[in-house]
Amino acid sequence: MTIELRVLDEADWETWFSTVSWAFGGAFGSDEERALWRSLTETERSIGVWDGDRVVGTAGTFSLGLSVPGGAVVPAGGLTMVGVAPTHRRRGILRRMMRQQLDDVRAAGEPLAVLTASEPSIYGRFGYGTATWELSAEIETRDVRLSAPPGIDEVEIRVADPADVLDACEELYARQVPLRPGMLARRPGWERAALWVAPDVRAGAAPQLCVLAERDGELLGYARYLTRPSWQPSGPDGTVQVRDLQATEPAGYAALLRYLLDIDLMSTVALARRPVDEPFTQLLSDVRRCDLRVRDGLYLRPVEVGPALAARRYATDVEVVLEVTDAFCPWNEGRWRLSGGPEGAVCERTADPAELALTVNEVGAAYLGGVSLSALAAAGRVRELRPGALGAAATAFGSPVAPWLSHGF
Ligand SMILES: CC(=O)SCCNC(=O)CCNC(=O)[C@H](O)C(C)(C)COP(=O)(O)OP(=O)(O)OC[C@H]1O[C@@H](n2cnc3c(N)ncnc32)[C@H](O)[C@@H]1OP(=O)(O)O
Repeated sequence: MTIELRVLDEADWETWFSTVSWAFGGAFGSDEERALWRSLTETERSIGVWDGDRVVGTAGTFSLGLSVPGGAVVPAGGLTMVGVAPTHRRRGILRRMMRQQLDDVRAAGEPLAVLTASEPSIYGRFGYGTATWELSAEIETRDVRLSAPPGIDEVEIRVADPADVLDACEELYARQVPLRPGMLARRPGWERAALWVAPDVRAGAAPQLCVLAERDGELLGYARYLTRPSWQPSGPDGTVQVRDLQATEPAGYAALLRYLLDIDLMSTVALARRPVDEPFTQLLSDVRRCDLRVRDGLYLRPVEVGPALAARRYATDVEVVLEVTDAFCPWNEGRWRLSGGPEGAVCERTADPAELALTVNEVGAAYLGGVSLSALAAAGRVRELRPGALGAAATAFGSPVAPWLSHGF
């Protein structure tokens, strides 16, 4: 039996995707979903692992642009559709695909690799760190009050078919990308993924709608949502499921939230995958009625440590020598001098004594400014070798807004 790893041929896509679906327990079954993923797959960046005429391993890479602190959009290889056939697990197929994929990302000149994980325990061994965290909430609407910020009553609310207002929403989304690290610049075609609602989410719900917040014809924000009615002996108990929410200013945000909280016959507003600094936590009278939960979001791996650290900006001036360990991509190993600040950064190899020691996983976790180097040090994952180096670097790496991956891939 020969296991062979090959670049995906367009003609093999259906067979290849059947293995993706199988590996994910039969998900992605509908024709509509297959068509969506087919249109987005970059076949020349996708890997199929073959055992004879069967595809037993799959991995794709998307050519993404990731917003980083300071507002630059940095090329990033987005790992996706990773699967190994249940018949072929735990024989090193994933490891082989990860080797190939990270070499490909490096050859493409992308300093970063990113992914969202089906299970958090898989990707640390390949150098990924958890770079963003996300909030979910189930707001019990009858038990909370909204503090309306000034200007909310000048905002007009309009509800539309999401497809009819897509261009305006995409334009607003694009303006948000440089303002928040972790957001993805949407490439052509990805707006279809933004509108996509999986069949299991659609079941029992009304069609997705888009609510727009406008003032004098200017779009201030939008939310896409579904309503899921439910009738209980005690009365109506429906849920509003918010799929996306973007706003450029507080009055627009609060007007959207007020609309969503006030929909008749609904008692819960459910939000998932939101930034951890989402404004509703500051606007509602009782956060304990919101069932807040935090979980891991985007995993990030610096593929080229020097260019990656030079691509972002820093909250304060920083001058630090990092000693980086990287078993899976050894070209990153060694000492790097980072000289950075709010205007830009340089990161080059140095023979100077190290001031902080960490693995590439910690560089990835801290990269977007959402995980503090101090918190990593408290967990024993960063070592301070020069007193004072940790506090200064932790402040410089921080981001004033929480990094957030706004949609999956
Ligand atoms: C970015 C994404 O697409 S995330 C989606 C990932 N895919 C899935 O979850 C689909 C279901 N699962 C699978 O298809 C497979 O089990 C995979 C892809 C997770 C693993 O594939 P395998 O070929 O079995 O992994 P492989 O044998 O190369 O193992 C590599 C290492 O990862 C570890 N590992 C593999 N799967 C898991 C897991 N689910 N949880 C924790 N560790 C794991 C192995 O123990 C091994 O560890 P080692 O480095 O200490 O030896």
